[in-house]
Amino acid sequence: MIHIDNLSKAYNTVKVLDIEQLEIPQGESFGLVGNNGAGKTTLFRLILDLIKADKGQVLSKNIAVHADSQWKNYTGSFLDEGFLIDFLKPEEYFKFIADINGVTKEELQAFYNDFADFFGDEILNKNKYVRDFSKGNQKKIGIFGAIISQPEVLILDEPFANLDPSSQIRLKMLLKDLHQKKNLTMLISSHDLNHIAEVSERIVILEKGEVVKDLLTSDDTLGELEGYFNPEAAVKAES
Ligand SMILES: Nc1ncnc2c1ncn2[C@@H]1O[C@H](COP(=O)(O)OP(=O)(O)OP(=O)(O)O)[C@@H](O)[C@H]1O
Repeated sequence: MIHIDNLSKAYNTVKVLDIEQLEIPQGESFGLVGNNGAGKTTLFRLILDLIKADKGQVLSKNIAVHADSQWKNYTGSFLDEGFLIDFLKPEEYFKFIADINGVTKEELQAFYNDFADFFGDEILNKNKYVRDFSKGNQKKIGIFGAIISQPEVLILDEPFANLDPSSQIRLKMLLKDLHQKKNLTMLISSHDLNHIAEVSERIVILEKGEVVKDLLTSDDTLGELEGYFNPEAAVKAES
């Protein structure tokens, strides 16, 4: 579905991403982890053609994303607040996205019902502009905006960050449900190893822009990730 081919990106001559080959098949829930500055957002930005690669390309359904914008018809994403429209109210923003994607009023209402618990009483009918919501609630608005178009591919950068614990749990359930029912291809980055292990079938660890581990999720994955990011604690636990 998504194929990374010999992709590299540098800023001021410092290489921040360098991936030879990476294939994300259709329907896979793909988790991306790595320390601050590892290159996770850069990879997502390249996949979404928001920045230009120095070398290589990203193919979506075998077509280079920088050469043809077909992928936009089936890809939903939320990386940061830059994806939002500050001067709209959430309902206006959602309707705008629904309209450009041909989503009916009824379909949008059905989505509101699915997301009622996730939104709580915080998002809808608040008569407030997107810019005036808290960081966590802006994140909820962005995630919902990415899903409204009923995409085949969903890309979310740190979706659990800034959410309260109940919302994190609800989001996990929503993502797992979407993945199972709609055979969604999901690319999600996170610093929360528990959450990412729970929602991903496969987890890739990036370090200094390179893939250093590529794991199929199993009962051992969380321990393996914790061991990778905190090797001293893992050794202590064993002794
Ligand atoms: N526009 C830019 N100009 C210069 N350097 C940049 C730019 N964008 C990203 N970088 C650098 O590229 C590297 C990778 O950044 P990136 O945001 O992809 O990391 P990340 O894994 O998403 O980090 P985090 O977990 O902190 O969000 C970092 O060293 C960052 O400073």
